[in-house]
Amino acid sequence: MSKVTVVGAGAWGTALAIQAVRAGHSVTLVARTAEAVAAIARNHENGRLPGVRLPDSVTVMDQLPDASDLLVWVVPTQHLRTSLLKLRPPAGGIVICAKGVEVGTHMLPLEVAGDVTGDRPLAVLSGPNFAHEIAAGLPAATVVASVNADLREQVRVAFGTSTFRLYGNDDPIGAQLGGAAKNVIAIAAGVVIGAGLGENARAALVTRGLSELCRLAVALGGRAEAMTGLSGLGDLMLTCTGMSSRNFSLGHALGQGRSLEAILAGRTAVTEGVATAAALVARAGKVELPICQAVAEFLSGRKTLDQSISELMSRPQRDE
Ligand SMILES: NC(=O)c1ccc[n+]([C@@H]2O[C@H](COP(=O)([O-])OP(=O)(O)OC[C@H]3O[C@@H](n4cnc5c(N)ncnc54)[C@H](O)[C@@H]3O)[C@@H](O)[C@H]2O)c1
Ligand SMILES: O=P(O)(O)OC[C@H](O)CO
Repeated sequence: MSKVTVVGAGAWGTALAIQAVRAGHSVTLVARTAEAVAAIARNHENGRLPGVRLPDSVTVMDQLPDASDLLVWVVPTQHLRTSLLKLRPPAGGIVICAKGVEVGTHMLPLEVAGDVTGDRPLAVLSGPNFAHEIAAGLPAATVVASVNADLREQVRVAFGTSTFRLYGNDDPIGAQLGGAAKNVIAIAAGVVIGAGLGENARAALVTRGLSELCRLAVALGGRAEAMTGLSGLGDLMLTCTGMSSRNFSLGHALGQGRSLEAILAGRTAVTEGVATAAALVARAGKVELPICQAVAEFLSGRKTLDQSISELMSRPQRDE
């Protein structure tokens, strides 16, 4: 049994804490505020993952415990930096679970973590994993990517059970880009379905979106194969097909004509693709990402839906 500390008591952090208990570990869940800690203690559940009882063995607190064997950071991308600066993790490996690109710096999550905490072993956990299904113990698989093989193994032991399989690889850039870009493509897929453009259009969009992911991964030092694995294609399949995805459902509402402001005002859970779209396109530089760019322009209000669709459909035709 090892001491696993999960930082970030959102839906995913709570599900991962439950999964680490299932894997036989001693688990601490770190929430952002004392009020959040008190509410979880009072209700034995986290409002961000309603209907799921948190095991009594999970210690909930608003700061890091004195000792951890593994730190797992499950804070949304745009708050990753401030949370690391606030909690100042001690030396040792960290697993980052955010899926996005930081606004302003255009850094990937592991780059943000390295920037704040210095040279240390880092890993990314990313794959097709809805928090409520993992919390319920339904079968699933994911990717742990790190250039540090010892840390990969530690993460496998921390979370692996007969219902949750972890596949390792040494391509953290590919895994992070897959996780970030699928959120943007999922918004586009939601728009397509919400606007009534049809299943053919969604299939074409997701497939061409996968091409964008492959191009981007190779250009930024990752591998195209990562994009056809769980953290690329796997997560695209999950989030581009149903309303359980916050990114897809946001796109769906946009496609039906609702405003971004109204949609965001009605939700407290993070929808990573919204901030990530423009940051990802900026990070891509000269790499062609027409779908991600169309999403960024549409979200910013610079283009209407009709303009975006017309531009995507009138691009020069070429070999696949
Ligand atoms: N929910 C899922 O099914 C799921 C699955 C895989 C990956 N992810 C990824 O995990 C990350 C977290 O998502 P989530 O679903 O748990 O989010 P959530 O919307 O459920 O909760 C967000 C959490 O972030 C915390 N937070 C907000 N601002 C903060 C700050 N400044 N400092 C510290 N914490 C802050 C909130 O208190 C809350 O606990 C995202 O990058 C998401 O893409 C989510
Ligand atoms: O609900 P979404 O769109 O944030 O997706 C959650 C996870 O990333 C799915 O793997």
